[in-house]
This record gives sequence, structure tokens and C-alpha cells, in this order.
Amino acid sequence: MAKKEFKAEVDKLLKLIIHSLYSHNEIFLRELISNAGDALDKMKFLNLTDEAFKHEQFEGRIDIYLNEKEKSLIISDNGIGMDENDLNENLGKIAHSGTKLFAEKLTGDAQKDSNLIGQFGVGFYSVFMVAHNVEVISRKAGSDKAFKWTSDGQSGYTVEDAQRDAHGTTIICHLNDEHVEYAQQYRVTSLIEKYSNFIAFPIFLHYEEQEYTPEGEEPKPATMVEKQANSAKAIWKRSKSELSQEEYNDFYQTLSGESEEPLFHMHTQAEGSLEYTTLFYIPAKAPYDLYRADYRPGVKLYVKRVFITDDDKELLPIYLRFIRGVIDSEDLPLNVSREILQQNRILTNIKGASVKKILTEIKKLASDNPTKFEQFVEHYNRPMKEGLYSDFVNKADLLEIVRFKSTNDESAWTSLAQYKERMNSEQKSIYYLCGDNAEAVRHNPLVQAYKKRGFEVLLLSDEMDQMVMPMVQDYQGIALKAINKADADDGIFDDAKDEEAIQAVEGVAEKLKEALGDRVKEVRLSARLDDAPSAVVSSDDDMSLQMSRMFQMMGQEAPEVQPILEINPKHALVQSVAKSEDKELIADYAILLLDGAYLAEGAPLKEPARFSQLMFKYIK
Ligand SMILES: Nc1ncnc2c1ncn2[C@@H]1O[C@H](COP(=O)(O)OP(=O)(O)OP(=O)(O)O)[C@@H](O)[C@H]1O
Repeated sequence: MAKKEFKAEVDKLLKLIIHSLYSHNEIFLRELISNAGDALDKMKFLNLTDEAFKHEQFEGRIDIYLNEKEKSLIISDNGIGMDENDLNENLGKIAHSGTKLFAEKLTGDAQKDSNLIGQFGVGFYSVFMVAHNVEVISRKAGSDKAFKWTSDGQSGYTVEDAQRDAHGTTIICHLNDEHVEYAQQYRVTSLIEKYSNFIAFPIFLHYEEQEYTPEGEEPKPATMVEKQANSAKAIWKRSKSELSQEEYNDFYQTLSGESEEPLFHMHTQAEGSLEYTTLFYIPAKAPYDLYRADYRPGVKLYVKRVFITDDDKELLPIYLRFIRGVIDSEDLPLNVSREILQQNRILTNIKGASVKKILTEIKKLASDNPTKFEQFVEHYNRPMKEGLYSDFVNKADLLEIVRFKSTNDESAWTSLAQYKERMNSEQKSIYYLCGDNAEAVRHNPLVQAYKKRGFEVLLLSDEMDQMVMPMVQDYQGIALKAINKADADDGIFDDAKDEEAIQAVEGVAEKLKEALGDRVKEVRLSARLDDAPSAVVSSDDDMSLQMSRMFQMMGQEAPEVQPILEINPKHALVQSVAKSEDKELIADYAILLLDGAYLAEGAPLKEPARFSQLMFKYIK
């Protein structure tokens, strides 16, 4: 029998798992039971939907046999099983992601890191933390052949023919001397309670029990006992009133593999025209893969308690991809094909109602529990903004949930409702400015000018804001305006118009436009620049300057936006240009005014050397 090498990465991964999670090695049992549960889910599905398997009276179960003397733990399921090819594919190489990413995510805290192995689909290998040899005997449903996979977790593995009476998988773990505790009944029972209580199939423990014999009497022979160790009930089907917070949290941990408690849960049992149950959780922290294209979806779909899929990214809208939980429908057909799920009207309705429910509950959290809501904002404000971009149906709710930094209190978050409360009576619009970084936005001359006049400005420095904010347009009928767009003046600065100063610089705009040529669309006098000599803004129908830069940075085609240069007639630099007929001086000052305005925004300059040369020339 030829011995096969593990695929290169498995070898490294095994070492990593064994070393990094060693102090938390008990999780191996959670992983093995969860795999058995998955295999039973698949079998149950076949049994209910596939003609070839319908004849079987299927009762899914997991059996765990403990033998302290032999130092062994055997876990057996009557699930879908594996054939020779499956054994090679599934246990010979890594299922989903690579070792490198896994290694990068390790924090050094075994408890926390143990969450990772489930997320990375490498759970099976954790068995080698406690066993020096593992045999997997499996027979795939529909086949009459069984195979045995054997490995010491170090030097590769073998696969050979074997015997098994029916479909399913048996995993024999030969425990290391220091891990005999995993062959002890009380230890294994408490682990099942901790990690696997909500597996929807019964788990039976088999162990030897020695009856107590009073002193002096002949000890009775030990007997084998079989005992169910879990509740095996779909928790979401139980009534809300009979469930404790602890049970909800425990189920979350089983479902997500997280050891931390969730931020909160939402349990809905809908009856009437559409019958379904949903149990959703918001994790306390954003999942590590929230911003990865290959993120793992967190919601499982069941039909009448039969597991259908956990790999459908569209059970909820993509922006809610951090939600963990279960959707169980009474109305969907069991054999609903995974491909047509998306077009299914029943599922579309459940999805629509679920989104509404989730957003309503998040809004409620804001008023009922500000501390938790703040935690929510820290982790999920960004996905909520994605929602503003993609989910128009729920725009009103999302606008109540997203939070912003603002000039009112730069260290706190504000809602649009709070902003609206603070608006003064003459204020016509809600003002905001997007920029490349928080510092630059805060110090932008336009922001300073609005702030000085008592108008609050939302300060937005997330790349995404540039895309999202123009889509918002209004909040409860009040327009949202970017202050670096030409129309955001709103007449606020009319009283600052100094006719005398304007007359004194007559012709200056034309002179500067001539000097700058195509670099600007227009040069115009502005009353909204207090101390700054100039600012760049874009016209209302143009893409914002930052957005155009962002597209260029992402290597995408974006029209070169010509800015409007606003200049301050009361500023000495502008007045000097007005007075001068010296072409060279006008050309130099024009560049200083334009590039200086870009710099104040935190934007990169096209010719930084030229700017710095001019700056030193005039300082001198
Ligand atoms: N008891 C079992 N019955 C049938 N197949 C199994 C069993 N245990 C493991 N497998 C197969 O081996 C694969 C690898 O298991 P492993 O625990 O390493 O990762 P995973 O289950 O895919 O991911 P995760 O641990 O996150 O659920 C599984 O996906 C499954 O196909």
C-alpha cells in the first residue's frame, strides 16, 4: 500500500495548528462532531429528495465510544460518507484557504485562534493535537465499498480497502498518553454540552460504567452504558419565552465557532401567508473576512428543519454579510435547487422581511442600548454605508443607522437626526465634505468657513463616502450638499460679499484663468473663504475631484475633472495679482493659488517640485 504525501501546505498547516492551538486542544471534538453533523445533514437531504435514497428509513445519529484503557475515542456517524477520492481530496489537502492566510491571522491567543480553524475549513486536522494516530473508515451513500484512511499526522497518509456495514464515517482516534482525558465520560460530556449541544442529531455516548460497591463486597463487572449527551433540538423552533439568553449565546457559539458572545440576537417566528423562522446574530466584532471577496456567508438555510445550504451569499443582501444565523422556511420545497434559490419568490419575501427586521432592531439598539450601539458603529458603519449605495428600498432606515463624524464634536459620532435637531433656522441643507484623510478634511478652509458661521459640516474620510454620499441626496426632505461643490453656497456668505474688495480686484479672475488655461474650468470670486486665498471646487454636474482621483488610483478610467478655482478678493495674494501687469508674477501666483488649494485638501500635486520652487522664490 503506497503511502501518500500530504499536499505541501497541509504539512505546514498541521505544525501550525498543533503549535498555536495546543493549549486549547479540546476543540478537536467540536470539529469532529460538526463534520459528522454536516455529513448527516447531507444524508438527510438526499434521503428526502433523491429517488435513489428515499427507501431508507433514515435516522441520523452520532455515536461516540470511549475506551480509557485503550486510550481511544471513536466517533461514528451514519451520514453521507466518503469514497476513496473524497478521502484523498478532503483529508489530504486544505479545503478552502491557504496556510499563509491562516498563519497571518493567528494572534497567539489559543482561545481566539481556535475560532479560526473552523472559519478556514481545516478543522479535521486539529485531531492531531490529541492523537498520535487516526483512522477514518468511511463508506459513501450509494456505494458498497468502504475505505480506510490512516495517518500519524506527520508522515503522510494511506488509503486502503476496508469494511463498513452501511454508509457513514467512523473516526478512530488513538490518543496520546497526555490526552487520555478525552476518553473519560465526564470530560467528553461536558465538552458536548459546551460546544455541540445544538447539533440537530442525537449524540450518544458509549462508555464503561463501574457500579459503586460498598467496602468488603466483591466489585461488580463494569457494564457498557449508552447515554444521549445533547438536546438535538433545533433551538430556533422553540418558543422565545422558553429560551434563556445563555441558550441563545450557546447556540451562537455552536453556529459560528466564535467563543465571544454576540452583540445581540433577533428571533422571528412568522406565521400567516408566509411561515418561516429566522434567528439572526450580530457578532461582537466584524468577521475577519468582512472585506474579502471570498468571505464565508454566515446564514444557513433550512427547509422544515432540513439543512439546505450554508454557502449562499444572497440569503441576505451582501452588505449584511456579517450577520450569522438561520433561516428555516416551511413553504419552500425541499428539493429547491440551489441554483434557482435566487429567483424563488418565497425566499425573496423572507429575505425582504428579514432585512426590514434586522434594520429595525439595529435602530432600536441605538435608543435602547447606546453602548452596544456604539460598538456596532465601530464595526459595521461601513457595511451600513454600502447598504445606502445598494439598497434603495431600505434607504430611510439605513439613513437612521449610519453615523458620521462632524464639526459639532469631532470625537463623537452623530446621526442625521441629531444633525437635523441642531440645524439653525436659516440652514437650508445638510453639509458634508469628503476627502482623502480625516486630518485634511478637518482643516479644509471651506470646512473652517462653514464652521465659523455656525454651520455644522459632516467630515467624511472613508474612500467609500465619495461613492455613497452623492447617492443619498436628501434626508427627510433636506438636501445633502458637498461643500466643495459650487452650489453649496446657499447664500450663506452673501453678507460677507465685500463690494469694495470685489471692485478693487476687478479682472483678476480673467487674468488667472488665462494663466492657468485648461487646468481650471473657471476662476471665480468667492465670499466663503475667510482666511484662505483659494479653494478648488467642482461644478455641480461634474464628478467630485476626490472621486475622480479615487477612480484613477484604482486604475480605472475617470474623466479628468477640471476644477473651479474659488479665490478670496480680500486676500493679499489675490490683490497682488489684480494690481500686477507682470506676466511671470501672475503665472507664478496662479500656480501657487491653485496648487496651494489642492494641498489644503490633502490632494497630491501634479508638479510638486514646481510648487516648492515657487514657494521659496516668493518667501525669499
Ligand atoms: N464525518 C465526515 N463525514 C463525511 N465527510 C467528512 C467527515 N469529516 C470530514 N469530512 C469531509 O472532509 C472535509 C474537511 O473537513 P474539515 O473539518 O477539515 O473542513 P470543513 O469541514 O470543510 O470546514 P469546517 O471545519 O470549517 O466546517 C469536509 O468538508 C468533508 O467534506
